[in-house]
Amino acid sequence: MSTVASTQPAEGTADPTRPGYDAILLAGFGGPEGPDDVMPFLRNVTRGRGIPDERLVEVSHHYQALGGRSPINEQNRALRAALETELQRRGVDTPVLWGNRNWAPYLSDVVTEAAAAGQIRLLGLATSAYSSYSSCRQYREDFGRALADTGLVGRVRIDKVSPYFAVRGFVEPFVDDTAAALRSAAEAGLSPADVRVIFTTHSIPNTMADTSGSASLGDHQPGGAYVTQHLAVARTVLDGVARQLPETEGIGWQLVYQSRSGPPSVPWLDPDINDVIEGLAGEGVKGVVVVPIGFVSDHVEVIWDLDHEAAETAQEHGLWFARVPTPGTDPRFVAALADLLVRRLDGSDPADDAPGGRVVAATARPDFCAPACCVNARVRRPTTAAQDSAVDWDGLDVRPAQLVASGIPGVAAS
Ligand SMILES: CC1=C(CCC(=O)O)c2cc3nc(cc4[nH]c(cc5[nH]c(cc1n2)c(C)c5CCC(=O)O)c(CCC(=O)O)c4C)C(CCC(=O)O)=C3C
Ligand SMILES: [Fe+2]
Repeated sequence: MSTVASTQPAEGTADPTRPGYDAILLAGFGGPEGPDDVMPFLRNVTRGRGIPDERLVEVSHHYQALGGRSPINEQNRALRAALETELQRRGVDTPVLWGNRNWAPYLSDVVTEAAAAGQIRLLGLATSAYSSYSSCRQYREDFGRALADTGLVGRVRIDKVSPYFAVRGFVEPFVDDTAAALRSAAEAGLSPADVRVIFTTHSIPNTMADTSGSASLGDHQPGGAYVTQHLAVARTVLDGVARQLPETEGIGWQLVYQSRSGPPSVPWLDPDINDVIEGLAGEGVKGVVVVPIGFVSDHVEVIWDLDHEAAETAQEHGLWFARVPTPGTDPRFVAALADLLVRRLDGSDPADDAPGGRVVAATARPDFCAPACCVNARVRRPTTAAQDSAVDWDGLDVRPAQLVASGIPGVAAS
């Protein structure tokens, strides 16, 4: 008896709904790699979003001033490699792929290549830690589009790791680096009473904030899950800092917003970081520590809007200024993401004191987003990885059997 070698997949291996994953899909924002990429990139980002042209021209100057490129792709390449290394260290050989929403390598291309290589069960991980249309559902729409545009509906499944703002490995780097910034302030002669801690995140339209998260999880108060989650992270960071530096207990702080881009007639979350810095100078505050809890890497929104603009505002008003780094590839952050991935790969839960253990008191997010989570107020687009994703495919030329075969939840029994 001899076994005949075969190139055919084993019985059933072409079924993307089998438990388990063939690859992790790190989903990034994307950014331009050279001056000629800047305008096409900005058009990709804002397509159909009602952002005025003047704003695009203004933002293009930020990118051009930085050499026409964003560091974000390099940062995501580094995160991809670090995640794969960390998984291998744990004996997990699942590969980590990387694709972007708004620039090459595009998710659609990466998913096409993956499917050709037999990777048909993908676990998505967004470079965005919070709940809102922009920071969660839009990534699920990009997964849906990657299936729809490539004809892979029914042949590939893409799930998604839930927003991870609450895990220890995301929060701890901010704690240590905020404490370090407050120590520098003290060395510069500033007492905690002279300093304000300013937590900053991306502004989004008020309506987007109010509908962030899910009504069924109790998220829909004004500001929604987006604001609630950021406030909870800010408080957790302050508690951690006060444990290291007891003299900072009760230090003045607030949550502010940056990078607003809609027309002035549309209300977005405020106050703006620059207005706040100016106001604090008027109140006699002497220094600010800016903590960008809304972001996972030091990309253009961080290095331009904070290290250039906000720093300049502080300087103009004579304020001492420090900007804390984002987690980037901090080993604690990478370990936390690996914990969350492994939890989905083998069902194990990270211990409370593990990097991926929860430290922030806020509503836990389900693995599959709750019905109508972080709705798209403008149009219905196909999504994956929500309990009711199937309704997002209504009106598209896709048979329910294909949705079932792609593991898209919420297909009504007929
Ligand atoms: C919540 C949120 C995050 C955090 C979550 C996440 O990371 O996903 C984020 C991240 C980022 N935003 C980025 C860049 C841009 N965002 C824009 C526009 C917008 N962002 C929005 C929200 C968010 N954005 C919104 C509601 C708009 C209006 C248009 C729309 O409704 O969609 C525009 C258009 C021009 C302008 O600024 O007006 C640009 C260029 C980059 C890349 C930086 C780099 O290249 O290094 C990153 C990581
Ligand atoms: Fe943005």
